[in-house]
Amino acid sequence: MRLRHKPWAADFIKEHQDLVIPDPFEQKGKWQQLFPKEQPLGLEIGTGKGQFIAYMASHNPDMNFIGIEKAESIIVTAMQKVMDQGVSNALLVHENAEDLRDMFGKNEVDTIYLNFSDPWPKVRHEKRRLTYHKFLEQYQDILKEDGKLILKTDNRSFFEYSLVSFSQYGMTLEDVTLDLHASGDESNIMTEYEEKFSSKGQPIYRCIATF
Ligand SMILES: C[S@@+](CC[C@H](N)C(=O)[O-])C[C@H]1O[C@@H](n2cnc3c(N)ncnc32)[C@H](O)[C@@H]1O
Repeated sequence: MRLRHKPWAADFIKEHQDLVIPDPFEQKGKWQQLFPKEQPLGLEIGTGKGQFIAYMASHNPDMNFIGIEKAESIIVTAMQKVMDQGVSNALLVHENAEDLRDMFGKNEVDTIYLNFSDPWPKVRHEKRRLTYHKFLEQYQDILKEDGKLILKTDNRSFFEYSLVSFSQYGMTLEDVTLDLHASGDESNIMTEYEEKFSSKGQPIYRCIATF
């Protein structure tokens, strides 16, 4: 994603500490206290400009959502999208998701969403892929026993790599689709990247997996 410097972004984030949680590591094990209601928690890693989390929150008022985004100039757009939806069941975190166990307690999360994660195609960057086995260990710890990991991507190589990584880790692939938009799933909420790639005619791959 192209990063445009936004000199106002740091102040904007600081002014909205009710939305972008300033001390996310302090919230480990008690995220639910920050929401009006305790209800299943969805976590999106690499939220980007926030279309997915904003719409998921407005379409699923019986869930809470947290979006993590490391880029300052991008998270501000996600903030605006969440504010435009007027929802109170979505929060954002401005951090690099390295070890999620520092931020979330055991079994604290119900669903993890990996939407169009950076594919890191070079073999020497494998460890950075969000479906590398070291990340799967973290997801397993913070997810509830029946928690789901939902991956969507346009990148066939990254998708294949991820399916192999899930299988080698011993995960169960509950649903695999090679063309999500042709599958008739009307509950699907599109992300910015999903709109961009599907408008070019590219198929969207999705896998729902459990540990
Ligand atoms: C390719 S974009 C996809 C954005 C969005 N999910 C979508 O589908 O439109 C990936 C995003 O993930 C963010 N990102 C990548 N690795 C991250 C990490 N370790 N922690 C937090 N954000 C990350 C990037 O800054 C970027 O905004």
